[in-house]
Amino acid sequence: MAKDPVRVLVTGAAGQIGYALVPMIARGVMLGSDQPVILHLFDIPPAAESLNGVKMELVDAAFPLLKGVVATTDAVEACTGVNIAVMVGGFPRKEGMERKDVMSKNVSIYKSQASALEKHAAANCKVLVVANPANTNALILKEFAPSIPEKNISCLTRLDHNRALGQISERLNIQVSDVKNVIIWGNHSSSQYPDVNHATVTTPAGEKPVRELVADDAWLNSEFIATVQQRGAAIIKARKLSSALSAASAACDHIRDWVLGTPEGIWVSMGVYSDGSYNVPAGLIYSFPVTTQNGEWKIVQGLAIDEFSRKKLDLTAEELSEEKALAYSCLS
Ligand SMILES: NC(=O)C1=CN([C@@H]2O[C@H](COP(=O)(O)OP(=O)(O)OC[C@H]3O[C@@H](n4cnc5c(N)ncnc54)[C@H](O)[C@@H]3O)[C@@H](O)[C@H]2O)C=CC1
Ligand SMILES: O=C([O-])CC(=O)C(=O)O
Repeated sequence: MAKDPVRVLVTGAAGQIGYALVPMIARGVMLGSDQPVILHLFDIPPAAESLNGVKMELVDAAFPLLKGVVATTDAVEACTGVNIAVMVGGFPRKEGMERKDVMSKNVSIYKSQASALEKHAAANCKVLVVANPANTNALILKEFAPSIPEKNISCLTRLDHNRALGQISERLNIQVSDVKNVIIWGNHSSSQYPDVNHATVTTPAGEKPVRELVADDAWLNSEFIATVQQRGAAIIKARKLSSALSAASAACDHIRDWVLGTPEGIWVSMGVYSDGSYNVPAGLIYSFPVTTQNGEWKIVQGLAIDEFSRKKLDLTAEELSEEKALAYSCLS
């Protein structure tokens, strides 16, 4: 029997990531090739015409899984009945703006969209925040949607995770699908810590540690980390636009694994509400290694953290605590 359609909200749907993301969802990349979807596309009034153009293209693409499109600039209509919310819309930093100005705009956006989701989304709606500052936007959303369980609110660091896999595969000249269990710790910013200490490669001789195969700790501890941390900026420099294709793909990976589960022996990185694991302060949205099963994520426990890593975990936590304080100062 055909499955009932799942309603997926994409905010900022007239933007770059939105344009790359919605056809992926309509094709089944996010929820599977047997899962019908109804897309809810939301953007602000100045983008209404462009949003309608995206809707027209979705109709024209005749996706068999796509059972309906709601394109609207009304937050209540956009959020009504949604099972999954991918929050891509936000206020970008513009020339001459201070961090606090950008934070203040996004705090007010995420505060009001949190309320719309809380009141109108389906029970057990899963939320993924993509828009920067992604971790702190997710935290604000959590604060202002207290009836949405905190385990249902996350932010995207899967793009950074995938970038780390990509860098290792390029360095070793191997298939990216043979590399697993890198970790992104912390913030989706240049303070994040891409960690390969537990990552392995599948070889004809079995699983081998990435560190052993790369055999260049100096590269792994400096250039590799900096490349992953700075990759977003490098793409913006090259394209003059942000990384829409890979961000959209990573958003699909994030939701797919969350809903359908991670394969045995594989973990992924998700920004989730910290519970004090690995001595990360509780109450931040922080990226951890997680496994997922039956629609729930669980932080991978018991990984050894060496002194080098400890400093990096703490540094990115400090930045998130500062962002949190800044966000709260914008509320008063
Ligand atoms: N977490 C991650 O891995 C990544 C995050 N990003 C972030 O994703 C966001 C979107 O990036 P792009 O699509 O390239 O930007 P974009 O500027 O092309 O699109 C943003 C869209 O959001 C809309 N928007 C503005 N205010 C809104 C509001 N209050 N409610 C709903 N929509 C609103 C705009 O009208 C626009 O259509 C940015 O914040 C970017 O920094 C980008 C790449 C990776
Ligand atoms: O800063 C941006 O908009 C781009 C970004 O987050 C990324 O590519 O990781």
